[in-house]
Amino acid sequence: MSTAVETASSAVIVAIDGPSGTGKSSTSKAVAAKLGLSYLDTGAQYRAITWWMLNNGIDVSSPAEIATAAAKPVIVSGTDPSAPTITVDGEDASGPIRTQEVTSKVSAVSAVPEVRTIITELQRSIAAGAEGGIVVEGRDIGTTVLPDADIKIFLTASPEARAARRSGEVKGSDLAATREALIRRDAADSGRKTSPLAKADDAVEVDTTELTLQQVIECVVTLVEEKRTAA
Ligand SMILES: Nc1ncnc2c1ncn2[C@@H]1O[C@H](COP(=O)(O)OP(=O)(O)O)[C@@H](O)[C@H]1O
Ligand SMILES: Nc1ccn([C@H]2C[C@H](O)[C@@H](COP(=O)(O)OP(=O)(O)O)O2)c(=O)n1
Repeated sequence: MSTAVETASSAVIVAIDGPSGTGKSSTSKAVAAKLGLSYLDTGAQYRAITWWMLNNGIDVSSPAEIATAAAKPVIVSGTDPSAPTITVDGEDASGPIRTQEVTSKVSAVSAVPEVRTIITELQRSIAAGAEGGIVVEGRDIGTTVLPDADIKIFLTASPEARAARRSGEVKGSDLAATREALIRRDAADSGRKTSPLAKADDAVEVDTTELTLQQVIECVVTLVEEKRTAA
């Protein structure tokens, strides 16, 4: 499988990775909007395939069943950072992919190599088609999907900060339970054999624990602009 993604020479490719709640989605959307780039949420694609499996009677505790079904759903991602979209077989999946049921199953589905091969190819073709450049966020973008990205950022934050951010989004959620679920998902995503959650050797690590979202956005915009000026 070729990993090289050819885009127009002026097109910048930004890879933003990190665990849940570090600010990948909010930062990536804002940076893309500010710099006029496209935006791709790869976690939404893994959530979408998981949602399809759950809706279609696939036993998600069986890697073999998941592998056999992996090529069936048609997943389409819209890459406008001000209105990102995701459909599965033509149906809007943006709401249902955020349910607790999908969140609790997505690590198991995304660990299956056949799923990763299909979704990785889709991600590379979207990046290659983004003529003005793109910000791609996920877990393995800098290491596996786009190893030649112009800029790689790895966002981190303490589990406490991440759990507080996540539970702030859901009214009445239990902070301790959210923290435990995050830590479990981190372990599954970092521990899988095929392209685990990991910082690329050449990624810039940004610890967002003590930073506001605005500060993180400014930091990433500066890094991208410095890179563009140097190129
Ligand atoms: N630096 C930050 N400080 C405070 N809250 C933040 C920060 N970054 C993101 N958030 C908030 O935390 C939540 C999770 O952020 P999100 O961008 O979805 O993270 P990720 O994509 O890494 O899971 C969102 O509600 C977001 O507004
Ligand atoms: N590039 C990626 C992106 C996400 N995944 C998997 C692992 C993650 O736990 C799930 C969901 O990712 P998502 O970014 O939506 O998760 P959060 O919203 O940050 O909680 O998908 C992956 O394996 N590889």
